[in-house]
Amino acid sequence: MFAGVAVAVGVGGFVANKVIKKKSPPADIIDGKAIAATIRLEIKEAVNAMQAKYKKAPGLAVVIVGERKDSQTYVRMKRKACAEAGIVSFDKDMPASSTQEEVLQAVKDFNANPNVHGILVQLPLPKHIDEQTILEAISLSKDVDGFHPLNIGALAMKGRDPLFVPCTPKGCIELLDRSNVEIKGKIAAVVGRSNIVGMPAAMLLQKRDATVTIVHSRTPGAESIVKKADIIIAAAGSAEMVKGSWVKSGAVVIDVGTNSVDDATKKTGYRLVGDCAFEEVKFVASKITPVPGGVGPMTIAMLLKNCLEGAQRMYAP
Ligand SMILES: Nc1nc(=O)c2c([nH]1)NC[C@@H]1CN(c3ccc(C(=O)N[C@@H](CCC(=O)O)C(=O)O)cc3)C=[N+]21
Repeated sequence: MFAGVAVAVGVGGFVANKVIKKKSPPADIIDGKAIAATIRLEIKEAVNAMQAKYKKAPGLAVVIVGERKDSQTYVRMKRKACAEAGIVSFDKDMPASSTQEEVLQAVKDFNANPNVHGILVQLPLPKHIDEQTILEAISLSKDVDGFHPLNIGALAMKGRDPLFVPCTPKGCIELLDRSNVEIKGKIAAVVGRSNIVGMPAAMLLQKRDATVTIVHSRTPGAESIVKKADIIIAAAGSAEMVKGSWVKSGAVVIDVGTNSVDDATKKTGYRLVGDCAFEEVKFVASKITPVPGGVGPMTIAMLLKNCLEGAQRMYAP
């Protein structure tokens, strides 16, 4: 955080050694919004090429059950991103009272629809519906979220690759690659062990030859473990949990957190903060992603990419 700079100060022939505490310059900001925009243009070009060659567009089915405001916002963003890239979106909006059978039937219909190349069931589902049952019903070759246990299993196995990698961790790796951060041979810490981010992020880093430690809510001495890392992926879902003191000088920090905290000065009444204390960490890290505008936009770009790749596999295997 502070680089000690020793300078010799001469005062009328008297020389004293004085240490000036100097704050390091702030980290480079990894602009996820801009990188995602570039990727979305690349996808759009590939979609146009597919149209020209096969007279087919990729199709994404987005299933939402219930009226959660945050889920509706995310789903709207996903559908808009599809439209902009030339991906056809198939909308299925179901009431919160839908039965498990009805949701299962919606998935089966999309499995059977040859114009649908990807199926996304927005999570969380209402409590009376078993998420695992629904996710396992999605055809492996249309599992653009990468949440099917067989895709997750392949991700965990050495020498095997899943058909789809979950969008958020895939976006984290893409951010590192496009920011010229070497992964091979590095020490990495992943904070959080969720099925959709922490665990798959750790698997991906390990597949790229990083040495990975997963730190979670029951880890004794989490701070000292994270502090050894060259690359930190913060995905604990806990606002500003990773402090400046947790981060090694020069580390690269990818912040997956999207926590809303009350803020009376905003017209919405809240603001988004990450899992890192950004204002502290930015003076220690060499590169850091902001929240918002970091990993979030990449999640959507990777969803489009997975859908495109699913369609490409179907038409040009
Ligand atoms: N089946 C399924 N797949 C998902 O991928 C999935 C899901 N369910 N459920 C919810 C989470 C959350 N998620 C986000 C997507 C985009 C942003 C995003 O673009 N955030 C913007 C800010 C948006 C805002 O201002 O609210 C940003 O970080 O810049 C965030 C979070 C996908 N999820």
